[in-house]
Amino acid sequence: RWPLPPKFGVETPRLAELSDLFDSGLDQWGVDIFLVDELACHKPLCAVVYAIFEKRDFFNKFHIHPSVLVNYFSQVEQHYKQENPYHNAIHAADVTQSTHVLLNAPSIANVFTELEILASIFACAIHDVNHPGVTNQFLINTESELAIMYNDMSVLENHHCAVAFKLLQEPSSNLFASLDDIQRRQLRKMVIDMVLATDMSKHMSLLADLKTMVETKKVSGGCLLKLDNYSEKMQIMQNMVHCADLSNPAKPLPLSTHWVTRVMEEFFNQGDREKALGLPVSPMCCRETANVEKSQVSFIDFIVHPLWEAWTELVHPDAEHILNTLEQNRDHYCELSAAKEAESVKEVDEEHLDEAERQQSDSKR
Ligand SMILES: COc1ccc(C2=NN(C(C)C)C(=O)[C@@H]3CC=CC[C@H]23)cc1C#CC(=O)NCc1ccccc1
Ligand SMILES: [Mg+2]
Ligand SMILES: [Zn+2]
Repeated sequence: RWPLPPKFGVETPRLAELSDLFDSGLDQWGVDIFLVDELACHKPLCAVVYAIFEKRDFFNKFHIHPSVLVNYFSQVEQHYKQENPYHNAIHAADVTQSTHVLLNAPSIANVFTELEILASIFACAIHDVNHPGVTNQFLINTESELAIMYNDMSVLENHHCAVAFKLLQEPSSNLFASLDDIQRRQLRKMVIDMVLATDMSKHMSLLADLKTMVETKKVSGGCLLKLDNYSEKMQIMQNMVHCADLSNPAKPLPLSTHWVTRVMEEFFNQGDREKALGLPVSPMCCRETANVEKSQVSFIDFIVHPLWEAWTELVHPDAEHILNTLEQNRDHYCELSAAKEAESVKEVDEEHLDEAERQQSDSKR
């Protein structure tokens, strides 16, 4: 009924390079998502989702016409604010591609149905859509329209879901038109459950559940996941997407440092706005005082490493290389932070020396 859209849904003069990059990198942990953004003429999300749907044969399995996919994800991509240094379509493409790789772990092969895999990929692609570039706390503190709309509860994450499903109602974008009502209702519930679980305030309870599951897995003789009920399966899917959302520090160092620069820029912009509004500046959001390397080490030690340690145990031995990269990167930031510390101590010492010399010369006069 519709003409075929351009390959990967993007008009680009560098299609051959993009195609090659997907051939070698789509299934790899650490593909250069910033290069994808460049080759795809700044439509990385459309390109990545199209490539994954093709690789997983979703067009045939769910009777989705490529142009409907392109119509829908072009809309979604446009609703990611490209002026956000961090929460933009590149981050969405990154989380989607990362989850695509995590789903390929041999130890969870045959655990998820095709519909569950579709729901996971879709949830990642839309999980931050229309992000305003500030935290839930900022929206709550400023009594923003969104916070009022969602009564301060997972404000951003509710908004991302609502925007994504609203865009689905456009007839030319109806991705799931060929699913039956039961499947469509199941998919909608799974996507909402996963996206709401990306709210960092859910992190500790999500991790606790994952650890419990790892413990029981050990007890049941290591055979992974005879998962028969929805809530156990959903816990795994929520943690998988959450891992992908927190995967920046576990990627090859150049990618990891690029993401730190971007997220700190977004935090600092928020800090600037808080200062301008006379609000207390959130921790890590103050340009003047933030020690980026030190806070990345604490982010890894308190949040990212505990999660990836649990995930690595759950899918043992498939994620060992990811945990190793995370630990190497952590040590790198630690060294940087120590060097910076030493540098600033040296400066202080020199200042003290200068001061002492000044006083000495004064006392001679
Ligand atoms: C690539 O680095 C990052 C990537 C992402 C985030 C995110 N933080 N949070 C919360 C934890 C503030 C979010 O809710 C964001 C939205 C959802 C998931 C995680 C997001 C923080 C950093 C960082 C950092 C960093 O170096 N110091 C700042 C920092 C240090 C310790 C603890 C938090 C932040
Ligand atoms: Mg989010
Ligand atoms: Zn995210």
